[in-house]
Amino acid sequence: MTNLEHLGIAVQDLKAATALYTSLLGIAPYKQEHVASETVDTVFFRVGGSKIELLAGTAPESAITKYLEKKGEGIHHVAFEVNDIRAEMARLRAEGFVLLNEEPKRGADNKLVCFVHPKSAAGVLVELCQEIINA
Ligand SMILES: CC[C@H](C(=O)O)C(=O)SCCNC(=O)CCNC(=O)[C@H](O)C(C)(C)COP(=O)(O)OP(=O)(O)OC[C@H]1O[C@@H](n2cnc3c(N)ncnc32)[C@H](O)[C@@H]1OP(=O)(O)O
Ligand SMILES: [Co+2]
Repeated sequence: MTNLEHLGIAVQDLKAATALYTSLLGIAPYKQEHVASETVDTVFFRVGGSKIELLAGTAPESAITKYLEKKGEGIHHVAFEVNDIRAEMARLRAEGFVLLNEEPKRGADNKLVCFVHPKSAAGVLVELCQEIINA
């Protein structure tokens, strides 16, 4: 794991939360992106070497929609950058962590991602992110 890639925050109203975090951070977001595979809309802010990812669900089956129904708005996950996501997944499996993905999948912000079950990580949903280098 090379650095804290982003902090994922689940929000009910993405437009309102984007205005709030623009005011809070004093900077504008650098991108908004829909991730169909996760049925989420995301907004990203750069904060130093890390990012804030605001997430809103776009369907009832969205993990974010379900999370909001149960827990309300707040920190949803922490994401770490890795150089080789498949090697990290193998290492974590060997160490007994429960992964939520058989294979990495395409996430937001040009990344390959996977998730570690919160039960394996002291109650924190952990995401691994590897930059997709376009050949
Ligand atoms: C990929 C695009 C983007 C990116 O950055 O690239 C994203 O980050 S997308 C983010 C949204 N997608 C995901 O979160 C995918 C992975 N998540 C899941 O597979 C589920 O949400 C899962 C398995 C974490 C929870 O599933 P579900 O809600 O159906 O199960 P439960 O509600 O029964 O939860 C089981 C257990 O886990 C606790 N829980 C659930 N969510 C979280 C969380 N975000 N952080 C910490 N703990 C969480 C929940 O409270 C249950 O615990 P219990 O003690 O039994 O109450
Ligand atoms: Co994320």
